[in-house]
Amino acid sequence: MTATPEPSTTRGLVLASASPARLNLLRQAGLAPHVIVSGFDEDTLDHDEPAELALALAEAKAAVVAGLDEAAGALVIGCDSVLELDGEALGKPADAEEATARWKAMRGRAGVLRTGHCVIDTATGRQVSATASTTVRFGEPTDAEVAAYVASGEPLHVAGAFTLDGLSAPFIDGIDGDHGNVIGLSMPLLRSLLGELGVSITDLWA
Ligand SMILES: Nc1nc2c(ncn2[C@H]2C[C@H](O)[C@@H](COP(=O)(O)OP(=O)(O)OP(=O)(O)O)O2)c(=O)[nH]1
Repeated sequence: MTATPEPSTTRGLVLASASPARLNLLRQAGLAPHVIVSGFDEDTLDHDEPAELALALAEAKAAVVAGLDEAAGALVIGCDSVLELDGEALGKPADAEEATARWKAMRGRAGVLRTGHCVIDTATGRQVSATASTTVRFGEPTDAEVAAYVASGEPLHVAGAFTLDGLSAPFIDGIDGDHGNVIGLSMPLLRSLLGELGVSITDLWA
């Protein structure tokens, strides 16, 4: 007699982000989220404190997707990353000129990468959110190296105009804190937020 299979306990998981970096971080950790891009206009929110801005944007992105029928019953994750330098929240640079100016301002200094995280359990309506922070110590690329990096186009697509795991890796001297948080999503923070919702991250392994 064959045993009746246990009903799957795997909850639906939705990543409310267009970020390939975030999707990769989740997949590398054994999760297989559906991606539903929020399309939220980030210019509609403003907060003096970078950490608060990142949190508010993460909550707004998660809320847009959690309201969609296709996310019904799922756990929805929203994130937003900004680099805090001199008290300013720096997202993606507008153009090559801004990316160049950013690097000339941040090289040889330290900034804080703030990533807001929000998880909404659409089955219960419960929402948890928090911001994780990682100090990033920038190296001192030469003007020629900055020009070559900007010409690659990469800095235009990432918050803070740099990547820890991409072309600008040689220009990052070190970090203090979670590395995934710099890339776009802190897995230890996600585990903690899911725990607040009564969900073990291991139950979400694909
Ligand atoms: N691979 C990589 N990507 C990074 C790094 N730092 C920032 N990023 C990327 C991750 C996100 O795609 C982007 C941060 O911008 P946002 O938080 O606004 O997310 P994005 O606009 O990409 O998508 P979303 O608004 O969530 O749909 O920058 C890094 O060190 N490595």
